[in-house]
Amino acid sequence: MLRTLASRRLASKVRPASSTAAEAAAATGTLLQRSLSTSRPVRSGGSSSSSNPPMSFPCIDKLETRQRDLSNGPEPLYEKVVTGYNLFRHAQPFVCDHGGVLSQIQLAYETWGRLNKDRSNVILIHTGLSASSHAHSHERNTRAGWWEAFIGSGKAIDTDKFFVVCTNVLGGCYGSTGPGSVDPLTGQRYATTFPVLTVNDMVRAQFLLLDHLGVDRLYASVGSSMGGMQSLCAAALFPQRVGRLVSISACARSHPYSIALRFAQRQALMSDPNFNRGFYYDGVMPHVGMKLARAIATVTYRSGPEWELRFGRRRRAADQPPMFCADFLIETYLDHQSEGFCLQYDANSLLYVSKAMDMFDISRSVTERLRAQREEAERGLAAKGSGGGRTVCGAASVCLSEAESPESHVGHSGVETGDEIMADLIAGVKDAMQPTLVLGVQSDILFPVKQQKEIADILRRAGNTNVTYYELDAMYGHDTFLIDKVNVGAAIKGHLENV
Ligand SMILES: CC(=O)SCCNC(=O)CCNC(=O)[C@H](O)C(C)(C)COP(=O)(O)OP(=O)(O)OC[C@H]1O[C@@H](n2cnc3c(N)ncnc32)[C@H](O)[C@@H]1OP(=O)(O)O
Ligand SMILES: N[C@@H](CCO)C(=O)O
Repeated sequence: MLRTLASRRLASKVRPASSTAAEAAAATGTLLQRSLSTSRPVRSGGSSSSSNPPMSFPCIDKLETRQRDLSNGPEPLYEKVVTGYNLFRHAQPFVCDHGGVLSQIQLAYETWGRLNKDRSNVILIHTGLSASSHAHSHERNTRAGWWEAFIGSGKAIDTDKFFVVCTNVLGGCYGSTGPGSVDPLTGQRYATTFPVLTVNDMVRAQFLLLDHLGVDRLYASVGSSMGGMQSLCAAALFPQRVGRLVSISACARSHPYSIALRFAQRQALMSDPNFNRGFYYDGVMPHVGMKLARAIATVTYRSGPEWELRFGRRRRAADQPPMFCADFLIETYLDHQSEGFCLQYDANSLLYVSKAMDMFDISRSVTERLRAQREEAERGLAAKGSGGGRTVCGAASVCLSEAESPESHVGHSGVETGDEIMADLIAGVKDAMQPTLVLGVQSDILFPVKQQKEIADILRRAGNTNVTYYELDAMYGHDTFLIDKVNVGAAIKGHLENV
């Protein structure tokens, strides 16, 4: 009888909460052993006349036996990962920067602490790529949130003082409108008919929520990774509505290196035959592609020095012959992290959100170009005379000719000098005069400290005299903001309470 993939995943997670790396590896090893004991005969490449016995491939055996009984319906398990959030519904068309239209949107959000009388104590937390609105536990969802240690009474983001709001981003898969949502016009999930999104779009959606909550001005906008991009964007787009800015391990524009790393992830994901150009919701999800994508991503989220200390060159089973499947502890770790992720997040959200990160550039010319595209699409929508239109202007090239596009020169080597790029970036943040904390981590290869310095630099050169730049010598790489509550937490608390 076929077992569901979900139940297999649950089984694989049964291990003590305090398991060490070695224990975890041993558990993974047990899985592999189990696979080995049921492994199939060699299908090709080996015969009785071979010089040597064939290699064993327990990881391939595992993939080959991974089938799913769909009799209980489609399998987007990610929809059940997060519960207990509030929903904000915006029943008007939402026109995206690249011209696509969502006829209505909803945002999942959660709150902690108390809103004060004049609504001046609101902190908006922006998430990284894959997080939900569940930053901290509460009565309706008692599971620890992704920033559990950072939020609470007396913590870095002190709920005795502040009313804290966190949303799942537009394009996400944990309650907010995203590619897995049903398009009201068709009654089908959007899949890849979902419009291309920008970080600006995500932020504009969040400010609609703030309008709904009656919050005119944030005490602070706080974000890490993509959330840092959003935070910077909020301060630049809505300068009068943001009191303080915290940007952690983010950037003012995505670097080619991080774009390359995300491109590799998307390629791995889209190569999965189950991906089916994004129309997989009624069938088997592209688990294998997602798993590979997350393995690549995990390499970019942590650091070599950390792994040297944690895992060194230790192997799962030192007395066994080498194999191509997970063998070293670092490999079983990557396998574990990516296995855990592949059913907990929607593949299409990964594509849309990571693309929005790639496209992020706070330069004035880019922001103006996006605004022009959006306004063009809004005019098209108004001309249609109804809120039901879907894609007025699906791609930038359709809306504006190359010659009209202020961004068209960016990235064409030799056309723009470094000084011009800087001037454009500085112009992009010219209104962001809020007291600002920019925090970077020296071991971060995805958003290196050079990019953190760039954020601080453009803000200062734009005239912001209250920019604190803080560089952490932590070993956890990009994900330090999720782990190092002592140092990251202290920097945030200091900025929120002492400036
Ligand atoms: C806010 C945002 O932007 S994203 C939201 C948060 N992100 C996530 O939850 C994504 C997945 N999780 C992670 O990336 C990490 O767990 C973090 C960053 C949240 C925390 O990092 P750490 O505390 O260092 O945990 P670590 O990376 O060691 O992961 C622990 C897991 O790896 C397992 N593990 C550790 N070493 C090994 C190994 N050698 N082999 C196999 N498994 C291993 C542990 O058993 C544990 O498993 P479990 O989570 O199933 O209990
Ligand atoms: N590891 C985090 C940060 C990525 O930018 C995530 O998965 O969202």
